[in-house]
Amino acid sequence: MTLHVDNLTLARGGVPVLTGVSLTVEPGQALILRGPNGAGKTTLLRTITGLQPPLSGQITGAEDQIAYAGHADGLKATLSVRENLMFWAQVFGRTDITAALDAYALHPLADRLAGTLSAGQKRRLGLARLLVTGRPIWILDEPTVSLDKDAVAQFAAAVRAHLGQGGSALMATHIDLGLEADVLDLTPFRAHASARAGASDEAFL
Ligand SMILES: Nc1ncnc2c1ncn2[C@@H]1O[C@H](COP(=O)(O)OP(=O)(O)OP(=O)(O)O)[C@@H](O)[C@H]1O
Repeated sequence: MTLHVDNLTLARGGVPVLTGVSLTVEPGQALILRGPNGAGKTTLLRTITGLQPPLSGQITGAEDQIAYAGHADGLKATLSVRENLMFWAQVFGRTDITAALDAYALHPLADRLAGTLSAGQKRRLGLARLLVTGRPIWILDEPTVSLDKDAVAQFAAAVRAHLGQGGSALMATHIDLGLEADVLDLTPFRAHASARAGASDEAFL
């Protein structure tokens, strides 16, 4: 499934952040969003994922296709690593979590409560969730935060394998993952500075 974003204008707190963003992500393709802090990368990813509506523009190819890993890991602290993965697999009508445990070397942690994991271990589990969804389009917001060198390599390998199976990935990241990926700099699409001042959006604080 190809993801198309056409002429999107986005707001945060009711104030335009990006205008006129268009992009396409084909099966097998990774696209990396770049831009300085506050440019609107998270807002764009949230909008494509369906967590907030755009002000205008079209998104096609996203419905029931997306697995999203945002800033929060989305874990249940009182469930074990294995139970967390089983939970998410069941949400997506699946049962096999072996590949997810393998990809992020989670077998030794499988019976630990998620709430007792370190920040990097939680992030590994949060990313492993993507593998149990069976969804083809991964939307990833700063996926490597808290990861050590080995875990970054695990993540890059998981993305590479996903692309090799016809999946795709759209991600915001400031680091070089060594992936063959296209890059979209959002700087030219930033809304005019005067339009961005003074907003707040309590629903998302
Ligand atoms: N809850 C909110 N209410 C109002 N404005 C917000 C809210 N969250 C973010 N913003 C503003 O929206 C703009 C875009 O923020 P966004 O988080 O999308 O940027 P980003 O490119 O992901 O930044 P970073 O690289 O720091 O993660 C920024 O000006 C930010 O201050």
